Amino acid sequence: MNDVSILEQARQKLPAELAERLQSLTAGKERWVAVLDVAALGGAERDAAMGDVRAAILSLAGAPGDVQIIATSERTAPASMHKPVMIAVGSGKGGVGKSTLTANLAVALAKSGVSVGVVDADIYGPSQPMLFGTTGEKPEARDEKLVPIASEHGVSLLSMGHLVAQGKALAWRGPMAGKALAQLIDAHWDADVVLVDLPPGTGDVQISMLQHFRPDGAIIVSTPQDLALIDAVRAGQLFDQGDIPIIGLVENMASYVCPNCGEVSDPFGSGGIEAAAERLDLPFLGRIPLSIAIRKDSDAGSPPALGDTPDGRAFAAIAQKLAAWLDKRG
Ligand SMILES: Nc1ncnc2c1ncn2[C@@H]1O[C@H](COP(=O)(O)OP(=O)(O)OP(=O)(O)O)[C@@H](O)[C@H]1O
Repeated sequence: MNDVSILEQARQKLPAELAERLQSLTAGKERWVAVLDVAALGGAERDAAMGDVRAAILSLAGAPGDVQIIATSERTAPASMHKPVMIAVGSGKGGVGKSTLTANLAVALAKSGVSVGVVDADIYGPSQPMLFGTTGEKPEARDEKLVPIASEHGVSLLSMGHLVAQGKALAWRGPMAGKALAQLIDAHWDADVVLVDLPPGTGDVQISMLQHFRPDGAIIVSTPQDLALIDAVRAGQLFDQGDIPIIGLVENMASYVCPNCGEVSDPFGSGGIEAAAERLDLPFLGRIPLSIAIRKDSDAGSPPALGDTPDGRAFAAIAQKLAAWLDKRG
């Protein structure tokens, strides 16, 4: 069954006003994801609309046991008119959790009703397809532009990993990487916000990419280790050079809570990024714990931000600060 036919079937089960509000319905492996326009509905009306849509979808033949309804408060403009707010997520060095943060911030924002896309610009190790469970899928092109892939977590996605085989782009120089990134950015985005997972570091490739796509803001992630911290500060200078507003710093792999005894320890130290933010007069957006569940869920293509767990809530808290920044920007 294709996505158009399930969308039509679901609409037929709904009153016309509600059918019109149901914007998309995507069949994922484990669950279906619906996007519902709730503009101008009060709290109770909105809950009732979401309940009716959920019931209609679950009554369809072939529906899974679970359906996620994403409420958006704006009717989606045609792709050609749409210019999403672009936010870069960078880090001074690799392996600090930049991709994990990008994916989970996107999911947490989508859960709160924002329509979100992710561009995976990390040519050294594109990991968003794995994080979103879309490995091996290829984006289609329309009018010579790519159409982002809809993941089953309510976030659409384009990755360097969709354009080149793993490891092939490693030798790219800055301008080539910038050109490839332009294809991912200048695509048929149907989202209000697009988070861009940059390659780690502060070299030529990153500078060229930033010059090409001029993000509206940047988030820098680091672990509390001193070395990573120094690198994160350097990444901050990279954005400063390009005059790109820094939305704030995030500390990843902070305190570890032992899943057996509950004891809290700080294997990489703690609080360093918050102190650095204060020193640099930058906002501190929050910390994500070092958690085995984050790694396991990420490897399994099920972003932890989907769940109402301490890990999920840590991502949601940072997403709220990002949403506040977006609101302020207007
Ligand atoms: N808070 C965390 N707790 C436990 N594991 C984590 C956490 N954050 C990230 N990881 C794990 O650390 C590894 C590196 O994370 P990730 O790929 O997000 O880093 P990155 O900075 O994007 O790396 P790269 O530079 O290679 O792209 C992954 O296996 C990921 O699952």
